[in-house]
Amino acid sequence: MKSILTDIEGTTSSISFVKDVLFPYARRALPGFVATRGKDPDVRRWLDQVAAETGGVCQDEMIVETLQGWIDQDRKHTALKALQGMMWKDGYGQADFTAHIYPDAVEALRKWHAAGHSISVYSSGSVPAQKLFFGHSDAGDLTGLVTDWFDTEYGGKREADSYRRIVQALDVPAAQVLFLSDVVEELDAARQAGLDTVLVDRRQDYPTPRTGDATHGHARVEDFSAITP
Ligand SMILES: CSCCC(=O)C(=O)COP(=O)(O)O
Ligand SMILES: [Mg+2]
Repeated sequence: MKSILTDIEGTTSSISFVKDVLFPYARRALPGFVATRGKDPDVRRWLDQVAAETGGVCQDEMIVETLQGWIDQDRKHTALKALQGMMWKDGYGQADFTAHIYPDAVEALRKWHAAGHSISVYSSGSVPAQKLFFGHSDAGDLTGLVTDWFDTEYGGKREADSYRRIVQALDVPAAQVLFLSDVVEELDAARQAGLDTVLVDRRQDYPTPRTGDATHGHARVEDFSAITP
């Protein structure tokens, strides 16, 4: 029985929701968030990490500007991702938005869960952000479908060792895990670690189909209905 490991942005959910709703929300919220929560140790530890890594950026205003720049560049930095998750908590809590999830993904995840497949998530978004995302999705609370959550604390998504660590945590043979992603470099890394892979190539997110050499030899589908784990 295959274990499913899925990416979020571009795979279960649209890239546009993340780029056009979540990221701008966090960008706008950052100055007020740092001003009001900056002394909270759970927040401070990440701000201090940003300051240390950017050498000389020590005033909170400068840290905010650095983080806003990282949002604009779509940096997958663990500190940024942790802070974004904390800010999105308010947005979900106030019902400012719900998280986009493709209906075909909801249907497949429900079907696979009912059939006994274990389902895990691996995203650059922090684990708390992933839980908020699935907990406040367009289709309601889907957290009950997911047994394990992995973020960049396990390593970058384009590094084979990250998948080796995840498989160890799942305690199943690598070949028993099916990784779903919209990014071929992530699939390459997962395949290198021995996982089975599927490229999710959605027209809404990628107007030009990625076929032939562009798939890097990974199985390719246009939505979850075509996946048979
Ligand atoms: C689950 S939080 C929102 C997504 C996010 O911040 C992100 O960077 C998405 O990266 P992914 O690895 O899911 O493509
Ligand atoms: Mg993705």
